[in-house]
Amino acid sequence: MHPRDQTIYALSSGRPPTAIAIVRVSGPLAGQVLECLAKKLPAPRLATHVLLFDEKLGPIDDAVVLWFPGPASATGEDVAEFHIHGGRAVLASLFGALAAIDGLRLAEPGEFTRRAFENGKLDLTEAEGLDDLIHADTDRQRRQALRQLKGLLGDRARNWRQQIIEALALVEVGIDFSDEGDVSAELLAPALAKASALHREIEDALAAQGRSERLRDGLVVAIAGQPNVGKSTLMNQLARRDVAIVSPHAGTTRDVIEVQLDLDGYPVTIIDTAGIRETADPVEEEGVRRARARAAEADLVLWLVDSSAEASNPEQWLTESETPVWVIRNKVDLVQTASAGPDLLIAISAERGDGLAQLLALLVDFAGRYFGSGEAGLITRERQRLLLRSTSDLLQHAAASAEQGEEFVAEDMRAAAQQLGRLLGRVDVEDILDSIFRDFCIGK
Ligand SMILES: Nc1nc2c(c(=O)[nH]1)N(C=O)[C@@H](CNc1ccc(C(=O)N[C@@H](CCC(=O)O)C(=O)O)cc1)CN2
Ligand SMILES: Nc1nc2c(ncn2[C@@H]2O[C@H](COP(=O)(O)OP(=O)(O)OP(=O)(O)O)[C@@H](O)[C@H]2O)c(=O)[nH]1
Ligand SMILES: [Mg+2]
Repeated sequence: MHPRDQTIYALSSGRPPTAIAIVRVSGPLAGQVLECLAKKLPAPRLATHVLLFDEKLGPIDDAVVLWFPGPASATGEDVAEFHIHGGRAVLASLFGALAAIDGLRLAEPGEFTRRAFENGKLDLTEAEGLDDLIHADTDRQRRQALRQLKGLLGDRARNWRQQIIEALALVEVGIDFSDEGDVSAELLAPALAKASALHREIEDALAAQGRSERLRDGLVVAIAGQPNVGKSTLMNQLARRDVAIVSPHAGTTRDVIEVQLDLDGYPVTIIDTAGIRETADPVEEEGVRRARARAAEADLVLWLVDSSAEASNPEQWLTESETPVWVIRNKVDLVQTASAGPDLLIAISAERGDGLAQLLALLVDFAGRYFGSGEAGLITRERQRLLLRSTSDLLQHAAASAEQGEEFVAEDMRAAAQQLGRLLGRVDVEDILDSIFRDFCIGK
């Protein structure tokens, strides 16, 4: 039997133990599995309370089951769902019963979604949106992913592709009438006008794309500075928990420590780094090397200085990079007059909390500019951007090709439509699909 025709099953909910666990089964045997373990097929799409019982194993669990006969199911195949108590032994017992049924096997990561895709329930951009939705940590990421799952990009791309195919049809009819120059020219002109209008539309989408790819990845803010200035103290304040060791001993932090923050819906990773100085200690030296490297790669550096000591100059200590650097004066509680110098952004006390609200507001403001405002995000991945870029370029090229002949125009248009086909997953080689679905969760 081809692996595609096998019936697959997986735990679709979190790591046990959980209050309830959902085990999904998809494929031709899903109905038989239900009949076998729940004694009879429940009414379609209605939650049904049953005792799961296996001939050999005896009772498995007091459960709720659902039956979605295909093709009106999430995968397009027959689907059975077992909502069971999420204990390890309960799961092991149900999995044991499922594994013993001939023709059933565990699903690969993303295999349910892949089947939904192959059965036309989702296009590739929608599948990508689904993966992003599962991994969304913040509200803005969730909204962006949900829009893509609901076909915002896919519908646009389908519409563009349809229009290109219509324009292509005109050119091809023109080619058939090429002995009658007038007719063919009359057909070519509107086709080229359509191509150029579409080119502009896709350019607009590419330009308005803003920072949606960034929203997927998040913003990285590195806290850097000389030893003992209070970097780890600030890190703990921003994280609201003790993630980093704080001590009066200079050179405390060695490894890079990361925390994920939800800053007003923006995904932000804050990293705490080793204090940067010349040192003879090889372990600390490695910490300093990492601190410099991570600060150079970050999207923003918070360079902390100690108010009670002479302020260090970040340029002297950081590796040169494009990363913006904010100089922040810490430990203002130790000095009488906390005058902010020209290049000092704000003064804070990481220990007492002074100025932290102001710093957070500045960070939210920075994130707003970094991610771009509004909900325009149509293109969320490099894959999508590159395919739209080449579609747009081919449409532009079609106009230039008119001088060489209609066949060349048709060729450009055909290639443009094919790029959109790739975007939607209609035209593609197996290994690209493999690489996309491999990153999904098991049970999805
Ligand atoms: N229990 C459970 N909850 C879940 C899912 C699931 O599979 N099971 N989902 C899984 O991802 C998500 C919901 N998505 C779903 C998508 C399509 C269909 C479905 O049955 N579609 C049919 C029928 C049309 C309809 O009425 O929705 C279809 O598309 O033909 C169900 C759930 C989130 N919650
Ligand atoms: N008075 C005062 N002390 C602070 C403040 N912030 C941090 N400290 C103290 O400064 C010392 C160093 O703090 P850390 O947060 O460990 O400094 P660090 O920059 O991470 O140091 P390294 O990891 O060694 O580079 C600790 O004793 C903190 O309690 C502050 O705002 N005011
Ligand atoms: Mg530290």
